[in-house]
Amino acid sequence: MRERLLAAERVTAIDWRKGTLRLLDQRRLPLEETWLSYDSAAEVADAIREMVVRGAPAIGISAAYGVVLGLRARLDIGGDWRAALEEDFRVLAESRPTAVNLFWALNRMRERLDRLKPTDDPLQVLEAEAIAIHESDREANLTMAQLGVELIRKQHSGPQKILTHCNTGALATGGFGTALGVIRAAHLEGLVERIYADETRPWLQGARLTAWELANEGVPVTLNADAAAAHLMKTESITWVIVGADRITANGDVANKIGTYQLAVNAMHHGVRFMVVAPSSTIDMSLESGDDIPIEERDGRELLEIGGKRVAAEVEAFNPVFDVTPADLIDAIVTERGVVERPDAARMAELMSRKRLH
Ligand SMILES: CSC[C@@H](O)[C@@H](O)C(=O)COP(=O)(O)O
Repeated sequence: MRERLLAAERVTAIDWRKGTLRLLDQRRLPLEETWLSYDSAAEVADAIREMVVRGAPAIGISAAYGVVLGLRARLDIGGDWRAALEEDFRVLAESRPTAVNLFWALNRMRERLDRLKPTDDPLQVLEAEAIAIHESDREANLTMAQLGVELIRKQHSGPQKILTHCNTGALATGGFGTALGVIRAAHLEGLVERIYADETRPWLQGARLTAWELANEGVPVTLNADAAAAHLMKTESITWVIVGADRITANGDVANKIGTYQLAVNAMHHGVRFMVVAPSSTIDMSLESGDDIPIEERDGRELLEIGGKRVAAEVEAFNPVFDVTPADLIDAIVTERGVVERPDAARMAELMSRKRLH
């Protein structure tokens, strides 16, 4: 299946070439395909904050390249470049709080920096580390896609109706996706009758990005309002909800795009299976439960306005952009280390003791 999956890979959102970082501006998709170039860590941090690039793994990969850009600038200036680089780590770490992949990638870059030998070329070594982070995410996507398909096959043989939320595809990762990677692979294996894509208010990642990625590849996809999900589960014989994650804690709780929690509650009520797909860079074993995850709250104007124009009454808005699904509502967490069914603390610890499967 690996070869067929690789052949189906088309979209990419992060392009590192000859020391230049280019990001596909996801705020403009699908109407415009605009690539923006970045020269500094601070610019990359802004791109993450402003959602030019989004999706947990893509944020981590971009931050790693951000460190490389920062290092190059600090080396050019000379002096105590290591101390100066701390500012770049700080600015990148403050770009968005919830997706742990950001901090995971920054830690990996820092650890590599700490292991430099006096004879090493720092720029060459850190660039190689950022590329390795990017490449390993791509590999993880391939492994998870295969494991996710096996999981669907264990329950169902023919084409299924599957619901997904937000965007977890090529635009959100270094490969072709986490949840959307499983969905793509399931389509190639004849296991998809139709994908229902939640529009995902207020940034419309489902309407703009997921629908675009799937339609481009000929996967049958129908867009629905977020509020239609329970009705769809009741009336359309949906068998799976498949979503990604921004942070998974030691007990198996999952932070993901706002609206995921209500999908899990509804899935449980309707007997629909609930699969979370995420690389182990999304797992934060330092946090005991989802209660400890910092949930990003964005500007209320994202709800009060549409296209920069006020549409809401003169009230204040509450705009948390992630929520936490408790582990006991989750049937399976699929990672590149393997699958955990009915996650709990012991099973998560056992998963993290396994090696990556690629
Ligand atoms: C493979 S992406 C997994 C998650 O990052 C995704 O589901 C999500 O919530 C993205 O949120 P976003 O605010 O668009 O960065």
